[in-house]
Amino acid sequence: MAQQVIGFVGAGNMAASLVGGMIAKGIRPARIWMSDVSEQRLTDLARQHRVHVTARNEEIAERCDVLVLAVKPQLMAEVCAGLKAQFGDRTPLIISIAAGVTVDNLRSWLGDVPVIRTMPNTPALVQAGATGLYAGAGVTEEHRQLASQIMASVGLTFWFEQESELDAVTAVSGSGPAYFFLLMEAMIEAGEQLGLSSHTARQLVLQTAWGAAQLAITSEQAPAALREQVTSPGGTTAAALDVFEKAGLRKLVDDALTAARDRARELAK
Ligand SMILES: NC(=O)C1=CN([C@@H]2O[C@H](COP(=O)(O)OP(=O)(O)OC[C@H]3O[C@@H](n4cnc5c(N)ncnc54)[C@H](O)[C@@H]3O)[C@@H](O)[C@H]2O)C=CC1
Ligand SMILES: O=C(O)[C@@H]1CCC=N1
Repeated sequence: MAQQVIGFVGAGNMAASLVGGMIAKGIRPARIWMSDVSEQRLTDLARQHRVHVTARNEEIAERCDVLVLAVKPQLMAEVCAGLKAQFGDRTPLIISIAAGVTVDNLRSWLGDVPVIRTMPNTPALVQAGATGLYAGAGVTEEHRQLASQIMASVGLTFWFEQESELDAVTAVSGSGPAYFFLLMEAMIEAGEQLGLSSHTARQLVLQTAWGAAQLAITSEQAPAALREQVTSPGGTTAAALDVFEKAGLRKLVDDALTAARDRARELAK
């Protein structure tokens, strides 16, 4: 990744997950800048990761070769206006991680700069992220490699040819960790209701989630086959799965992901 200086505009949850993962992977903190409106947030991140911080987004635009835009989609237009003024003759690579915000949106706010739209997820913090990427106009092979290297340092990367596919990626893997966390929460609560201590319920649920994911990733068999191997005919798993199926879990999941995809589309407007 040569020695490009990488700046994050917006130092919230997702930016911090990316930076934590990048540093753990060996990218020098001295090459990373972060800006935010929250001084406290910046102080905490500087202490934790030893990165450079600034309360001025403009400083990121002045200093960095790659700008990772990591503010909320609703703030992006305003933030981009402030950045554009600092570019001068330079054309830094822009990597957006914002849900819904399109390459056309970004180029209308930033001018004729190379833009790569991405959708990472918070497991980036532990190098177990999944990131979808889409290259807009003016993006060179070198830019693609740079974005790939940044995102690959925190997990798997997937390039897409159609920008609209990133809205589906947002619904599946961008928001996806929250769905699994919700299921973990519900299983821990149910375990407590069944008489387990809260500590034990939590440990059992987390180890089971981790074990199931590891098994599914390393096995050549599909999740459906792995599920069947747990399910003895007339047994306990069948009793539980019957409750899920009768309550329409599959349709619920389909509806939920469609709602996330539709929300991503709305955010572009
Ligand atoms: N949280 C997640 O799991 C994921 C989030 N994203 C995207 O990442 C972006 C950020 O989301 P989160 O990190 O979840 O939000 P967040 O609210 O944790 O972070 C946003 C940060 O931007 C800062 N900020 C607000 N106004 C600013 C300004 N004018 N200049 C600089 N910084 C400013 C806030 O103080 C905050 O620290 C969003 O666009 C979201 O769509 C993408 C993938 C996953
Ligand atoms: O909830 C959101 O809008 C962001 C995008 C994907 C995950 N978090």
